[in-house]
Amino acid sequence: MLADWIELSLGGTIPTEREGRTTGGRFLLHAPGILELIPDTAGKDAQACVLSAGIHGNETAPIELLGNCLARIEAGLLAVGSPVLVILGNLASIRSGKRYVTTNLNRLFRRELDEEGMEPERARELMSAVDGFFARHAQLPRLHYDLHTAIRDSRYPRFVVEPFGETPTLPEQWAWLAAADIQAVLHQHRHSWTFSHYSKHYHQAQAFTLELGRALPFGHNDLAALAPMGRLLEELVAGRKPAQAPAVQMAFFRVAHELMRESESFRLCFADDTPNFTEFPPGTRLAEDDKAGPFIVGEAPVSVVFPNANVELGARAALLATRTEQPV
Ligand SMILES: O=C(O)CCC(=O)N[C@@H](CCC(=O)O)C(=O)O
Ligand SMILES: [Zn+2]
Repeated sequence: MLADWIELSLGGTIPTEREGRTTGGRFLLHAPGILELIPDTAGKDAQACVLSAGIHGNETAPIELLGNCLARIEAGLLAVGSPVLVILGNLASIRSGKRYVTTNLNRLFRRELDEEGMEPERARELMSAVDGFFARHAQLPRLHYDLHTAIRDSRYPRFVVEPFGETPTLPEQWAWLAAADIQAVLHQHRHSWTFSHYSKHYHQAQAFTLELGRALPFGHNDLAALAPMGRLLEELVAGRKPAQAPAVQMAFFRVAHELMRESESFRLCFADDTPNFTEFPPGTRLAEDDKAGPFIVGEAPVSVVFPNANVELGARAALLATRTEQPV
């Protein structure tokens, strides 16, 4: 069943087996696209792990990566040693290969959410699934990796966004991420109501949004480049201590400013295919908006991340980051 779970979930089939045995433990299907793995005996380094993918429907590599992991469990090659909540975020948008159907799911993870519609309903379902999971495994350290891919190329093809929050990131996280071949870290400067921020803010989890290359359709992803990340996910599932590498091999950035789309007229003044982390010198005009006016780079150069002029009105159109020497 585990090996077919993603296909069944995307096909809209509700599996007849809602729970069952698997290598090292058992599985439970909580709801469409929400699967829990429970070890018979937790490993020495077990953590309560939330591994999510497909929060944006066109970001398929992380779904394939999780699919490989589940297939290895089913084949008896990997034993479950940590409780793991596996989540396929936006099933309807994965089916249609679109980032979202009506609104960006990854801006809706807050408890006071009052919006209605498919994505807000799904955000509520996912928040409640995460709340229940962390409550059931309250004795273990908490971790959430929300796996994504980016719209455009990047000077650092694999990077993580560290959500803003009170809970400090443990040094071991940097060492694990470096060993998983993550090349850069972007520290958020304020609350962002993303899925990883939810787990950090409300559950004090170690949590990140991971950007694992460029968004491509199913079957077109270079999973070889993600082999070290695949190993990290497997070590977490197995409840083993992950491999470590020096954090200094990653480049650290912090967000200095968010460009928001305030009117229909908003436009970015650089090419659409500009790679993430491209640096612009002081004085560069980066954006124009009839309501907000132009945005011109101030005294320090900035690196642009996630530029997208076509976001909803009032939404983030780019992050502007500056390099820091080490973790913020
Ligand atoms: O490539 C892009 O422009 C977007 C990629 C993406 O979906 N990124 C996440 C980052 C979430 C975060 O800030 O933690 C997003 O925009 O939701
Ligand atoms: Zn995404």
